[in-house]
Amino acid sequence: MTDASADLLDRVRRAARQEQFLEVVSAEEATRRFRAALDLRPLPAERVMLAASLGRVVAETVAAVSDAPPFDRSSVDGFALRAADTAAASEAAPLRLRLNAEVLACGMAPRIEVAPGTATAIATGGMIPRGADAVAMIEWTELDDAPGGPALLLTRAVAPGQFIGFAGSDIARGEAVLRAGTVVTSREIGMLAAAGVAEVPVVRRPRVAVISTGDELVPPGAPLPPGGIPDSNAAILAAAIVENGGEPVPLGILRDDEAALEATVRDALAQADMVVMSGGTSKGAGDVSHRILSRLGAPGVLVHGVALKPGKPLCLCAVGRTPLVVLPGFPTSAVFTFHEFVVPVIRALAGLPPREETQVAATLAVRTPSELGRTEYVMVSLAQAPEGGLAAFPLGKGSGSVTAFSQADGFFAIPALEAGAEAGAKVAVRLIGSAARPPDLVIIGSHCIGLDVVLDALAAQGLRARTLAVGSLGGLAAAKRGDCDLAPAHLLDAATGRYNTPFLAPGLRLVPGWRRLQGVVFRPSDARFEGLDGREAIRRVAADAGCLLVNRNAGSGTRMLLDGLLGGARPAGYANQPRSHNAVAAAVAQGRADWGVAIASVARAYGLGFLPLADEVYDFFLPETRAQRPGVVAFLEALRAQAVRQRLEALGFGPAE
Ligand SMILES: Nc1nc2c(c(=O)[nH]1)N[C@H]1C(S)=C(S)[C@@H](COP(=O)(O)OP(=O)(O)OC[C@H]3O[C@@H](n4cnc5c(N)ncnc54)[C@H](O)[C@@H]3O)O[C@H]1N2
Ligand code: MOO
Repeated sequence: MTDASADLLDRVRRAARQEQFLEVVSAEEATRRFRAALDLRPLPAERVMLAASLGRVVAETVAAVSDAPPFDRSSVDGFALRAADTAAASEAAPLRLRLNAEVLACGMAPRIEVAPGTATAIATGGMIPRGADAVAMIEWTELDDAPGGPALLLTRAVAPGQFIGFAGSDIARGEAVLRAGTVVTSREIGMLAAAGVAEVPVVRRPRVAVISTGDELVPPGAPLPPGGIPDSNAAILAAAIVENGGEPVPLGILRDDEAALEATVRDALAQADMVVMSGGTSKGAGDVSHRILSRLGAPGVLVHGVALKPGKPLCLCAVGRTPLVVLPGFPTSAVFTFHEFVVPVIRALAGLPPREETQVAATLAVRTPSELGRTEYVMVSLAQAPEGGLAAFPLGKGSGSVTAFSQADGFFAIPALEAGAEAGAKVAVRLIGSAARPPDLVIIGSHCIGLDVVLDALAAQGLRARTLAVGSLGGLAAAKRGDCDLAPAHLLDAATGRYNTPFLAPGLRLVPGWRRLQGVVFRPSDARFEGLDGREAIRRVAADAGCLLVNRNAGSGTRMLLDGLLGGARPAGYANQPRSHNAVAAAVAQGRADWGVAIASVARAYGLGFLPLADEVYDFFLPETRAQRPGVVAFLEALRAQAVRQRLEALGFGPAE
């Protein structure tokens, strides 16, 4: 073996994932072991200023420092007097009371006692003077400037205590205003302020160190080198830590360097109440982070490998009583296991109750296969089902997706011993976040960036649409089942050369959309395409084994167009079949393929050369039963709106005929 090939083999061995999980356990067993190793009592209290207590958890009973109100005060504008004087007062025989020589505005301390037969003018909120035991409203009186000095004529009897708010009647000094465990909102802050509390004892927020590992990761927004991936895990974890009462301590991205990783993890353990890492956990016992974990201190690794999907490679550890978790790198797996296993611990340390969970019943729209031996959690979108109730559509994006968890309304479980769930099955969907409101419009079919223009216009009216990109044929099938409101499609019928209309079925109508230009895309520097017409280019490069195609998935309109043009030829790269125009453009732009077919607007966005092939028609199948729904009516209006049409044209989408 040459040195070079020995080196290559060595590198492959090191990079290879050897499935060396300690022992794959159930989610329940993982939770049990993790909790047993930890101290889950709320962290000790700290005192914060009133304004800083918003969102914090009260650590111990807070007692009122002062009464509210702090003194007896008038609740009307009028006159403080002695009720006993007024018993005989009436409209017919008004009672004359001498006015004392002060007017009690708010914030004034009274100087003159209200003696029998006298009254003192007082404002709402004014302090009740000594001697007075009631207040008469100004409306019941008339002033009388008699020779004996200013007097008051009162036309009604007043009851003792009338219109007086007594000291401590709202909050009594020493009374408990808040108890431990209360989350401080603006309402609690108002009470504390009234009770004279300037500082609040709150549970210290658990500090959670966040570390991402992976040579490919770059901070969000930084330029992406070839193979680079934005570190989205650290961002979503930090925000979720805040949402659950913790304080994130971001420690950045670490490369696969054992010494540096160990130093950072030790530093994290020293300054945080908990450490959350992501990435590199499925590589097993030979992996860097795993080797480090085993020497940080007892009890060490508690669980490595959980029988669930997403999340199998999850690793739960404790160093002393400090939890340390290594989440799978895949974003959906990372955030899902974070919410299942880590959030309850953060909330317990933060003194927060477990999150409330809402479950709704739904009907599964399509058959969903799953892996035997692992409980599989399927992320779904919910929509109104045609027969009433809710329909659940699996997002079908897999553990590597960054959007599946963020865009799902919820998820349901397929038990470990089942190989899938059938279409029509009743499933219990656990809702994520507050996405309980079903969308106003469900669109299933082919995706086009032009669609975003129409949906933007709907969003401006407060209407929410849910789109699932499953290709033109998948959308047509959903429309026939009545599972969606609209199914965008660009289906070419080879026999007639016409788009979409030949595919109409009973119960469906076709709404004209727009035209878009499909063409061959290639790198502008590639001379093999220079000066050719689209069809001519396909004939030539299809026969060139060195010119790699990136195809499209079966069922997509673009694939049908290309297959028609290829007339049975199978050029090199034919088996590479991504699901979108963007994936085709990215493969060509990055040199993983040399040509493909995509729409002009996408070619332009990727700076690719473009040879027009067909001016295709992108329309919408609409089930008649859905035509009157307000979301559909609004969509059809938006589609015709002048402003929408102008934006579509600016993007290169022409009017439908
Ligand atoms: N042969 C096997 N391959 C894989 C197995 C297996 O058992 N045998 N397990 C699979 C499962 S399940 C999962 S989940 C993933 C998890 O792998 P790792 O935890 O080792 O994660 P990485 O390999 O480091 O990364 C996976 C993937 O996620 C991206 N990533 C990582 N960190 C971040 C981040 N902070 N932000 C955004 N994206 C991140 C990374 O670039 C990779 O694409 O392994 C399967 N494979
Ligand atoms: O368990 Mo992994 O999280 O399936 O993708």
